Amino acid sequence: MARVKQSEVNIGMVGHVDHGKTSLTKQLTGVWTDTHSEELKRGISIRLGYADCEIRKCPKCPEPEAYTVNPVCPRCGSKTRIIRKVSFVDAPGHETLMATMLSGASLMDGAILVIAANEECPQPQTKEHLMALDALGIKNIIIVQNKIDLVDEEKAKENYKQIKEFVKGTVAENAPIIPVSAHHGANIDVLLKAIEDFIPTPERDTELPPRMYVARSFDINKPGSEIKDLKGGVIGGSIIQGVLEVGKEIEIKPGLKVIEGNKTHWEPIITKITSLGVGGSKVKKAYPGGLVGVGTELDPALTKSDALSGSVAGEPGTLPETLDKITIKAHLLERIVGSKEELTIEPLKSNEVLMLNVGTATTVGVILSARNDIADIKLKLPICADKGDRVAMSRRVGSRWRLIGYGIIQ
Ligand SMILES: Nc1nc2c(ncn2[C@@H]2O[C@H](COP(=O)(O)OP(=O)(O)OP(=O)(O)O)[C@@H](O)[C@H]2O)c(=O)[nH]1
Repeated sequence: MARVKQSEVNIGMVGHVDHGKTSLTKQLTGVWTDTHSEELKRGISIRLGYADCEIRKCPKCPEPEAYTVNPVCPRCGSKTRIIRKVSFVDAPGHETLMATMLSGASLMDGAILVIAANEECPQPQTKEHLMALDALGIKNIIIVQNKIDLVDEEKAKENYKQIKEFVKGTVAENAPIIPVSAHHGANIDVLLKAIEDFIPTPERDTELPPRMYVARSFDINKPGSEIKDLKGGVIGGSIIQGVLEVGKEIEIKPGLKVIEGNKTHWEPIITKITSLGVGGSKVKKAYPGGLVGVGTELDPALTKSDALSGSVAGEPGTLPETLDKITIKAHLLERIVGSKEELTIEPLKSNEVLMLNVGTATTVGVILSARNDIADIKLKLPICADKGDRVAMSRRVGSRWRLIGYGIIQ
């Protein structure tokens, strides 16, 4: 089996609906990430999409023109050399899909915030996504001022000023702002250079026991699925530490719900890795970064329809505990930012219901008690998480879940 170069880093594509995340991903990778029939019909992204890109450099052209995704330099025809392979995680921008955006954010090492130049800035999910990056501790951010082809110079400058004003005092205050036309492929070289300069590959400890956040799970390999030619029940996601290897056992938690009389508990699943896929090729070992598909000995009925998404997989005996109750130290935002009218965020209250995102898991919890910034929460679906992990918290406002801040598991 040939050693396939794997993506080293996951870069989120975030921003308001229709600002051009999927178009920009396509421009950088050649992959249109909206592939499910419902997504094509509605013209919006619903699930997380992954797409790989090789950042390349021409040995002859000056910077930034030297940066390209093509094996041959479009300017001088020289053979380009690969600098880094990166994966884009395309998150949905629609306000009803914040849970998916938040599960995606847990996989991101950095992010591109896409803002359309032909609309007032900020739009509701431009703000909510930036708050989510902040809440989840994602600091390496690039701002793309997209659809630059649709505005004149004056409008572009005005929009630039609005962006600058909007990011003042946020985690993106010093982020570069790059004008781009995803549609026409304009300024992509400058963006690629910015990715190299501002979103470095995080240091990974491959000696640690392997651990993966499961983002998807499948029963069959549909044509067009990201995970090809793997057998058995397949799980897909990103490795956050260590190395997965064909032939080794893995444990998946929380696992299966077991009902005995009127009591229920969750039993971890143990299985064997039968195959591994990265970037459309089969490999013997898989490393952190990019989408990794794991073929297992599991009955595909167990992995059908994303049944195991939100789980944690890794070396048996090394995973965190499965928790059905957590205590968190809460950090609340000042205002709810995802809707047109911005509401002040009231303190957490006993008996209130929150949506919680931890890693790729989404669950609902009822607050048992809240005193100052500490809250005890009973979870409807358990999670596999460690002390110190971040939990994104959303509160129901009208008919939507709105991000209100984050908590740290105590
Ligand atoms: N003129 C112009 N149109 C663009 C550009 N980028 C995207 N569009 C158009 O804007 C619309 C939305 O683009 P998408 O890429 O689907 O937007 P998105 O942000 O991925 O949308 P969601 O994933 O559903 O949130 C499409 O009609 C694109 O063709 C651009 O640079 N210029």
